Amino acid sequence: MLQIQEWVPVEEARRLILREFHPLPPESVPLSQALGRILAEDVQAEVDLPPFPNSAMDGYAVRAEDVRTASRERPVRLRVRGEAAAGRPFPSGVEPGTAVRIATGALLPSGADAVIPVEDTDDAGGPGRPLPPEIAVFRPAQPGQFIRPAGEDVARGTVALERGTILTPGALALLAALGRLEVPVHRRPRVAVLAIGDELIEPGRPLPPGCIYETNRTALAAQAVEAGAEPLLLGIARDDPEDLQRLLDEAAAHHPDLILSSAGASVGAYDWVKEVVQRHGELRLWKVRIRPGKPFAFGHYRGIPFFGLPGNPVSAMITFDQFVRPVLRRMGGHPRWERPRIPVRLAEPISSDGRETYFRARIFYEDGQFWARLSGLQGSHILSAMARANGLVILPEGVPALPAGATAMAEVWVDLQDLMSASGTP
Ligand SMILES: Nc1nc2c(c(=O)[nH]1)N[C@H]1C(S)=C(S)[C@@H](COP(=O)(O)OP(=O)(O)OC[C@H]3O[C@@H](n4cnc5c(N)ncnc54)[C@H](O)[C@@H]3O)O[C@H]1N2
Ligand code: MOO
Ligand SMILES: [Mg+2]
Repeated sequence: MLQIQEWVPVEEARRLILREFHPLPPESVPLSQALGRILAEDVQAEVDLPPFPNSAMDGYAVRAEDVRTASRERPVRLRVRGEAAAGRPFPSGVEPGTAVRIATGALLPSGADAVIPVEDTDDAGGPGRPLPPEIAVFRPAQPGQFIRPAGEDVARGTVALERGTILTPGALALLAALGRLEVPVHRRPRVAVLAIGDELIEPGRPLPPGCIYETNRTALAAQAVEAGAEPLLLGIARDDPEDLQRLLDEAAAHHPDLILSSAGASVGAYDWVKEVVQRHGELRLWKVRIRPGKPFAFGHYRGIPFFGLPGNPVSAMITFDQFVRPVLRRMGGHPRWERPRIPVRLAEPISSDGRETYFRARIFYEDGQFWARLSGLQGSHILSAMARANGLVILPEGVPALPAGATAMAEVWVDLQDLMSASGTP
């Protein structure tokens, strides 16, 4: 059995945890359910896109050679042999001295090598017009003009989308254009979320004295969804080792990819997590040099990766964000699992107790730079500051304080572009 590592720096904890996780195997999902999922395999085009040469304009398919001398003053007249509509190809070719009326997207008839837009002819355009016996062309055409060649978008046999691509609406449209119904994506991790505590009451019920509403499952399940995972909500265990084991066993019976608990992780008389997990598993890490979130634990329970998050609601969310979110994103096949950090100027001073500290902050853009102001009190029970925050400012271990005006690194949870366009103090 490996020894528990205690009082580990944040970066080292993250590294020790992340190395245990890899992208989950592919599963095939319908395109309608694939938005935001990560492509697990290269997708090869089995057809050309466009599948056939077609017109980019409503007009006439011609031989460029025939209209070489066309001008407004001396139009070239062509006999109209028929029509190519979208989905209804013209059955034969374009002979010298003739044209075929063509719609945008219609297959280019053989013999034609250019399309003249209707505006460059004496055809007035518009729906329901009978086919004219002949047209006058007012402009010459370059060979290839207004023709969309087969395979111009994606050539058959080439890789249309690479493994690791995030399936955006555009990527899904491309897959549909290739005729795909389904797409191989990394399976989404399933995360069992349980709570622990005699004081915890389900929201919606009356609150007995000394009790509070249970919030961590709501927060952690939402964070799991944001990280691309599927949460599996379990119950609330009492502050009792047998009841905690019962709920952990119930979680394990669902065969999730991870089990997450919150609370009972510290050194109190009712903090059973460490002991109970070790009955049927092991802990690799316990206590990280992070604030908030110090009592964080990581290990395995009945062979399933287990994260014992601290009970304080902000500590649970920050340790999820820093240690669980990257794991879930990596398992989901995301190419980048950690949040990028940007430099911000501090609108007020910050200080820590020596642990790497994550301040809940409002990041804003003013005078051409990003600034950060604390979003409220920084206690690990203060949910209002968490609710108002749009990011975290990080004070690394070994930097006890920074004055107002200093630069610190921050993780921003919203689009930077949005912040820049809403320039000003929040
Ligand atoms: N003597 C020491 N005491 C504490 C230490 C320490 O090092 N020495 N660490 C403190 C730190 S830091 C944290 S963080 C907390 C972590 O405590 P636990 O993980 O043991 O959690 P609990 O004691 O069970 O609960 C703490 C707090 O959080 C509330 N809570 C718990 N679960 C939920 C939930 N699902 N929804 C809402 N609120 C929840 C609980 O009511 C407590 O107020 O320990 C410090 N103590
Ligand atoms: O480090 Mo504990 O997470 O609240 O205050
Ligand atoms: Mg405790």
